[in-house]
Amino acid sequence: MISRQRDVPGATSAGPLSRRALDRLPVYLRRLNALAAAGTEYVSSTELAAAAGASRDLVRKDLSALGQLGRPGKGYPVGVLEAAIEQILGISTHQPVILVGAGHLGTALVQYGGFAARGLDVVSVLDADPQRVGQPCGQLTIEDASRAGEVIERTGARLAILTVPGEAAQLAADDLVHHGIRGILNFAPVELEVPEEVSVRVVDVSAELQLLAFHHISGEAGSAR
Ligand SMILES: NC(=O)c1ccc[n+]([C@@H]2O[C@H](COP(=O)([O-])OP(=O)(O)OC[C@H]3O[C@@H](n4cnc5c(N)ncnc54)[C@H](O)[C@@H]3O)[C@@H](O)[C@H]2O)c1
Repeated sequence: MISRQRDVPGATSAGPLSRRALDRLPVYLRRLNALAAAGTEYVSSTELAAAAGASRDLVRKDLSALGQLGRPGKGYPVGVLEAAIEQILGISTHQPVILVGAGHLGTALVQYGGFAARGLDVVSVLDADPQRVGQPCGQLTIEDASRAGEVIERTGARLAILTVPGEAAQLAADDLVHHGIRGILNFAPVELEVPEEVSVRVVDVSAELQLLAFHHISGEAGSAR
């Protein structure tokens, strides 16, 4: 995923986590969730390193910022580590999220059931098209994007997913930021300009595919040599 993050690194009881370490936490957490579901009690740094595509030393360094959680000869207690990471990522307290742009992509995302397990609740979906306002979208009813301010005040959302066409994205983002949104997951193919205190992450599936194609082609070229 091509992503750009402008938020500050996390502070933990054991010290600050770098931005890159913060980026790895959700990957560790995904592995920990699977291990917990399978009833596994301890996990090694080697296993987490394999899941994250990182070195064992890096995993140990990342996790040392969460406190003295490792047990000699056993590894990390899965439940304890899960809880520590969830706390840092704010997953133990559910975060309301709004989605702006209830088209093909937006509708699919609203209907995705996996956000809640990550501590995220999509609480409102908005669109500018009067034909779409009032229509059902998953469990929600599409609200009028011109009333984003009221929706943000009502829901307390600070995070938004932006799935509007590129030409509408900057104005939509300006409006969201004006009304208190502080984190935007942007799918639109434009670079948003936002104030320093607002975090933007960009999702670009095409760029990811291009990268894969590049690696595939250069891999083939390398093996043909
Ligand atoms: N990043 C990726 O990998 C990726 C993949 C697919 C699509 N996209 C992008 O996601 C966006 C949505 O794609 P789609 O296929 O769902 O498009 P779509 O046309 O189906 O949906 C866009 C929706 O946004 C609404 N809209 C337009 N202006 C708005 C505004 N100011 N406020 C609120 N809603 C508004 C439209 O009424 C429409 O319902 C596009 O920008 C597209 O380029 C990105």
